[in-house]
Amino acid sequence: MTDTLRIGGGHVLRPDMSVEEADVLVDRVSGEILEVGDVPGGDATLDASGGLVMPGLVNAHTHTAMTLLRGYADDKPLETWLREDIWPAEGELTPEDVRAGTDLALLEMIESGTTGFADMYFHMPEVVDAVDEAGLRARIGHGVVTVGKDEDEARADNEESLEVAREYDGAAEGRVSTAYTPHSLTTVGEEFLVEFTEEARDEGIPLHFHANETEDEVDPILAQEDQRPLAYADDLGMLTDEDWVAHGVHVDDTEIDLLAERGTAVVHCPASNMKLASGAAPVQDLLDAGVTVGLGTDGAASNNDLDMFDEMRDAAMLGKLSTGDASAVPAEAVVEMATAGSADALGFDAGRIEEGRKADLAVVDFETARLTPVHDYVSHLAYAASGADVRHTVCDGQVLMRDGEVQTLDAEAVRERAADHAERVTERAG
Ligand SMILES: CSC[C@H]1O[C@@H](n2cnc3c(O)ncnc32)[C@H](O)[C@@H]1O
Ligand SMILES: [Zn+2]
Repeated sequence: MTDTLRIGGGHVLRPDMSVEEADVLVDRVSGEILEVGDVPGGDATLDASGGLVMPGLVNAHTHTAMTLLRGYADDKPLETWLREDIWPAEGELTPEDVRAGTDLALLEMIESGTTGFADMYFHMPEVVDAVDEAGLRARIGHGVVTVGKDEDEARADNEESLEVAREYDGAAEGRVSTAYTPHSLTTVGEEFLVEFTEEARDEGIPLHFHANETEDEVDPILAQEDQRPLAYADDLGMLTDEDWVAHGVHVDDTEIDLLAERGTAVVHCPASNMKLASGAAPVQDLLDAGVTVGLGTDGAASNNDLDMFDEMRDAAMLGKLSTGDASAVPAEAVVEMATAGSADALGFDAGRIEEGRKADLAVVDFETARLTPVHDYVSHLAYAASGADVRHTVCDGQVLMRDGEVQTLDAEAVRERAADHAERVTERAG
């Protein structure tokens, strides 16, 4: 027996970036798209008139509970920001804080049409519970840092990452999947990267890590290993077509070719890269080389929001500015990066509106001043729309937001609790 949801009366964005007048019929039991076209009926309906049904946005690199640190420390470069402000504050985070910050992040995501994300953080059981209740799709990992830790602590951190990956893969009725997530090539010791990557491989667990984000991260690897960072990562077995790296700002042509050969995806985080003055990733070169490129916000403390519409616009603008080529990173490319590219990077069977795919969808209301007139829907998604234009959000066939009202979270309570936890964390951090 099927139990269907019809999202009808609007336009639909298809995988080839064409737009047609159509309805989308969803099976609420399997969570899959049944049909796209002129579809009558449906056991339940969502009104898409005056709107565009698009794949739900996928934020392929973030640290969700960093919403608690939004605006806590700004206007510093990465290394200084992490060491002076962020890591001391994170040292104070309790599981309850992480739950409150994650709930706030998930609320912001649902409100702005994001249906899936990747999270690298701590206290992951709380994150899994939050994802389960909010109804989103996520690939999660316990982030590992071994610098400054003794051998036993460092080993325990890596073991926790693998344990989390084993325990929670398939949680939340299959909406949660996992990864082994060493923070970066410079913050986790080589002996641990080798040992735990091999264990992850044996168990089919993919890898996600920050790579080539700043020159300060590239230079020590060049000096110590006489190798580019991604060649070094490849020698450690860290680049396969299941894995995805965040940033890839300072990659040279040999590294771009290596990523393409290995099938490893790169998640571009333009707002974070601009705010921390890390640099501009060679996104058009990555795309031209055939690398899968996704899009991510990074944490809310270096962005400072989780709005993937902002991220699309930033990606397109930065792609042009950094190359001096206005045709670089066009609208279609950034919309594809934020949907199919990110979904492919994370191994989600989503990101495209076609029969049989997961019904992870957003309906954008085009009947607003900033989206009038409509010469080109895709142009508006990339350059003019905002998360505030999202009318409905659907994940796995379930309605998470209807007419701007989030159904799975009590928005006011989530905001109040997060503000309260944020205040207490920053007080403790001093
Ligand atoms: C070990 S959990 C993840 C860890 O990453 C930190 N982080 C946040 N933003 C960035 C970034 O842009 N580059 C590197 N690390 C980042 C976060 O604060 C957590 O400590
Ligand atoms: Zn990050």
